[in-house]
Amino acid sequence: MRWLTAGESHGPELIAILEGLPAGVEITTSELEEALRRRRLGYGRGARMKFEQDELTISGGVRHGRTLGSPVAIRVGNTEWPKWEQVMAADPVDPAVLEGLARNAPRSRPRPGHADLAGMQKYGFDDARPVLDRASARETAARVALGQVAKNFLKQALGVEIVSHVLSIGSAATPSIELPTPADLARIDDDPVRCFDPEGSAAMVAEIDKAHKEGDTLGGVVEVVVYGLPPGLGSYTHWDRRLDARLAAALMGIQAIKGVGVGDGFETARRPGSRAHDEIENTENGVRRITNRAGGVEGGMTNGEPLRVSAAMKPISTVPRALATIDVVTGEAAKAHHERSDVCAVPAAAIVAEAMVALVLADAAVEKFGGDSVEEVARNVSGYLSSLIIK
Ligand SMILES: Cc1cc2nc3c(=O)[nH]c(=O)nc-3n(C[C@H](O)[C@H](O)[C@H](O)COP(=O)(O)O)c2cc1C
Ligand SMILES: C=C(O[C@@H]1CC(C(=O)O)=C[C@@H](OP(=O)(O)O)[C@H]1O)C(=O)O
Repeated sequence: MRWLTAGESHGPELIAILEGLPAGVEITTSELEEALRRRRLGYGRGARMKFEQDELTISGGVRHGRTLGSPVAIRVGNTEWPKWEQVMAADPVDPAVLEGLARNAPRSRPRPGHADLAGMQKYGFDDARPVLDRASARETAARVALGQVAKNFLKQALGVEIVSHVLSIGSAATPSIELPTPADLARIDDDPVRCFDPEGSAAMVAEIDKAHKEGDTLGGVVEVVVYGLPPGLGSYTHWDRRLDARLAAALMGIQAIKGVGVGDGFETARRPGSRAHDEIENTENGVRRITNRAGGVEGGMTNGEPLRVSAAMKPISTVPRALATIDVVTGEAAKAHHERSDVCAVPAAAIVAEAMVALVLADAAVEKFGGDSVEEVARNVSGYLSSLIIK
């Protein structure tokens, strides 16, 4: 499977294409709209999330609510485009028209922590606008739309379900060690910070309020949990076939994600082997691990236990109490650009992480089971499971 997105944050639309998905995956515009709505939620997001709307169109690869096996193309239009058209238009606009438009002012004071400065150096711009407009996480709307298609495929062909939640924001963490299940998803979706635990949620909201008051921003850690995966997705045979490597790359590919953990992640490195691994037992329902510290992946392959991956997001780099930088035009010391921005986008990052995990798993499932239709993949999955030597 392959997937691509195009489009700028303040452009007319984002375009997303997913190629290699079997035919017969049921998908509706309203499911995609709901996925995009979930991505816009979360306490601490900026004003833009309230007034801007995603306008969704499926423009290829789906007929009568089912995928055709051809590339799925999705357009996510931006209702704010008319306000940006003169600044962003593909054709040169009369400079006299642009003059006086505040949003046209060159961004010459790069924000530490954003793509601005390195992007200007790399592509030869003296204005950060063209850099920030593509580096922006607005692009993740396109990934979330594709991720929903991948999720539907995983559910319909393999019975797989995906849950995400927030483990911490700033220094506030959930005290819960329970793993959320698909039955908890509606409650997590309703929580302002996607926290499974009410006490943890209140602490995270308070932390965001404090940062907001102090003109500061926050990051945090999210976790994605996947139920129903068969053993054997991914492989130990080569580095780039390892599922954990593929998941890590996909999660690190989300804007502002700076670390990825599989299972108990870095905590595992601090334990002795006797308390780091998951002992194996036979039950009447087949072989299983007594614990799941590995997060459902051993040797770069799923092992049949729930998959658990976490991702650490750095604080938003557009800090209201603006950080020191330079003006690249004058070379003088300056304060970094700041207008509106999110104080914290960790809950939204969890939704994006769900989408990235879904895309990687759908790819690994198509690779393992083959098949050109959902029915064929499902038959192959069932043949594989019933022929397992060790069940
Ligand atoms: C959902 C989401 C929303 C974000 N919102 C903002 C924002 O409002 N302001 C900001 O400066 N960065 C925001 N970021 C982070 C930047 O996109 C990111 O820091 C930037 O692209 C630089 O990439 P890097 O952080 O991976 O180095 C957001 C990231 C995500 C995932
Ligand atoms: C638009 C979205 O997120 C944007 C991501 C983002 C960034 O720098 O990543 C910066 C902000 O945009 P602006 O700088 O225009 O206020 C966020 O609102 C979105 O998620 O749909």
